[in-house]
Amino acid sequence: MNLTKLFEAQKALDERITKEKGLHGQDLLHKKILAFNAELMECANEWRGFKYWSEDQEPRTSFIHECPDCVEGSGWAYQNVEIEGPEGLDYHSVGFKCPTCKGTGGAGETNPLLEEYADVVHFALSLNLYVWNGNPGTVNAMPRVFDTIEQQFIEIGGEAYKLYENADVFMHSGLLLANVLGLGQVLGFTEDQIEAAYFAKNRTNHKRQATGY
Ligand SMILES: O=c1ccn([C@H]2C[C@H](O)[C@@H](COP(=O)(O)OP(=O)(O)OP(=O)(O)O)O2)c(=O)[nH]1
Repeated sequence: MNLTKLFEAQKALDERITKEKGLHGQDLLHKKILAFNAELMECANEWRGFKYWSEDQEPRTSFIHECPDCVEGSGWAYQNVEIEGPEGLDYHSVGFKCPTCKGTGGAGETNPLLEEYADVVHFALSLNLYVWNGNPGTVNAMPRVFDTIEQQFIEIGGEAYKLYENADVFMHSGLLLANVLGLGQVLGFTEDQIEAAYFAKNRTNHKRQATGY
């Protein structure tokens, strides 16, 4: 994985957010750790494999979006038309194949697990940059994998807690990133998938800043 490219993109995004939200000089460590943990747990929730009480432990890797322009994803849209009849003007609702989705009812597929993982990668990089004072200190991080996916999530949280404790933050920020890369691997994502999802969300994050999110 070309972490240098990802770090550059993350640095540009973080600097933009800091500037546009007027955060320069503020201590953001606790907020970033909490944001990281929140995204990590959202990712765990989409993975679902720890939900031993449920019949449904399948990862959420596919979500078909409903077309916004047709009725309940049916592929049909309706238009009111005026028809001149024997008793004057009459109004009818006329159905036609939805032009937006061409009658399929769908508006594309996304991968919720991968999208949440891309948010985890964002905050892992962001935390690294923060700890290393804006320098991408751990570009050589390699995926670190634990015995089970449950452990993988817990170990990642453990590294975030080390940053909160201010315990050897240079080492633990690197381990946090290594564990996050390992998570991508054990969730079954390829490097190409991860990079593509990261840059797609990075663009969305820039757009959100531009539109006053
Ligand atoms: O300093 C920052 C702050 C945020 N982000 C990114 C990480 C993540 O990709 C996104 C925040 O997560 P999300 O998109 O889930 O935002 P939210 O506000 O939690 O979403 P929602 O409004 O859906 O709850 O912003 C950064 O990269 N650097």
